[in-house]
Amino acid sequence: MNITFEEMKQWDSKDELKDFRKEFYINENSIYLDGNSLGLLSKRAEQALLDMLESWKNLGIDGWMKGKNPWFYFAEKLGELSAPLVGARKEEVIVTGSTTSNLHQLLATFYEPNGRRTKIVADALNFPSDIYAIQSMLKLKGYDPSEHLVQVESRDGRLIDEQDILFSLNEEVALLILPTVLYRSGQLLDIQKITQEAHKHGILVGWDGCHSVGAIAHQFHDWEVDFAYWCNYKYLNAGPGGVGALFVHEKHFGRTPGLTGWFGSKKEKQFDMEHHFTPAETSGTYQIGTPHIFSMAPLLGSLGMFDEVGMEKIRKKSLHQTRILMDLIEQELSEYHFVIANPTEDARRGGHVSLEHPEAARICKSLKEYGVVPDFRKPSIIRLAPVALYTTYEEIFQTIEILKKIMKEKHYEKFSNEREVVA
Ligand SMILES: Cc1ncc(COP(=O)(O)O)c(C=O)c1O
Ligand SMILES: Nc1c(O)cccc1C(=O)C[C@H](N)C(=O)O
Repeated sequence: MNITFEEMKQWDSKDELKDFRKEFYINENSIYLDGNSLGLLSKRAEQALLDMLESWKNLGIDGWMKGKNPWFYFAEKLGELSAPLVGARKEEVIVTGSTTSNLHQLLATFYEPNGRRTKIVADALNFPSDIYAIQSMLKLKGYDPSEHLVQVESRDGRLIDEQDILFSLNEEVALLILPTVLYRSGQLLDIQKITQEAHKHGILVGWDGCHSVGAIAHQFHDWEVDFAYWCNYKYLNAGPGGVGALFVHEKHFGRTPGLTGWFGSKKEKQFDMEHHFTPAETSGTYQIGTPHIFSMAPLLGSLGMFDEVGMEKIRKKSLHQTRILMDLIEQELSEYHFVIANPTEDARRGGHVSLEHPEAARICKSLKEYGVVPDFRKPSIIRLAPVALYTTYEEIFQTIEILKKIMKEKHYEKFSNEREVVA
């Protein structure tokens, strides 16, 4: 089996999503494989932002209740449009906050230490911001994180063994917080199974969906996930600092949020300005202050595309593209000591390929000089993310050709093997 450029061209011509690429601002002199960190701008997202500026221009304060998308209901509207991506009821999702601030909110709400049940289990490979949030919540509640945060270790520094997660669950654990897809190795955890097992021990489960929402379909409602939170600026292309989202299962509706603010009020009550908080009866209650309308607007345009395509086709193409990328790595780069760090089975990998190499930091710099945009994660990972809505098969082939040239000519040696400030 030898993968050829001709074959790539054929895949591109047969690609049922190919027209979506035309909707994005693509630099044709560059190959963008960093959509798992910051997705590209689409014309629809741009237009949605311009429309919001128009509302402000023409309506002033009346923009809250008038115009194409009244600001007062915008977070709920975006929540409803996001719900199919994660398999949620429309009231279960709200677009608000950031990944980290939403985790703070959800911990403040769902971490209820009681008797011996005081611990939070997380994994040792999660994104640092999640761990900082857990540590700070434990401290706020008077618990020492070194005792009450249990981090499931990795056996190989890349992956987390699901059995090890399950072994860590017992009657001392109040909450389990995990990423759906690990940000470095791209490992996809079995969300349904882990959630079910945790529930058997009376543990609530929260999922960080940053590296899966928009790349992989979920069924958070049916899987009885207690809560989840994610950003919209990666696979969902809502722009730098784009507002994030959270899911709370409807079985938990009626709880008072740990952190309250007037935008979490029942809509009809909010402007009564009472000093008694009347919570919204949906996930909308987890909002705190005034929504960041201009940082939410691009998501509206972007979600239109996801609605047209559906997650199934996106995941299918993503799996196919990452499979071809892995096959090409094996075919073309076998002599250069790369290790594919992500699990290779479809059911266990996310949307990016994770390539390990001792010279990773400078290989990334070299790729960028040749117009390929990957990213680097310490200590030695190159992440390559083909994005179903805009990456072509030709680009995948060209990336590997460029990488081969860099390795053959040792082009990377002209750079230092250290990360950039923003890697
Ligand atoms: C898995 C994961 N969790 C948390 C974060 C932090 O997100 P934010 O900076 O939007 O709070 C990120 C990305 O930055 C991430 O990838
Ligand atoms: N959130 C980011 C940022 O503000 C600047 C640069 C990158 C990011 C990222 O999203 C990094 C990303 N979460 C990661 O998986 O590493």
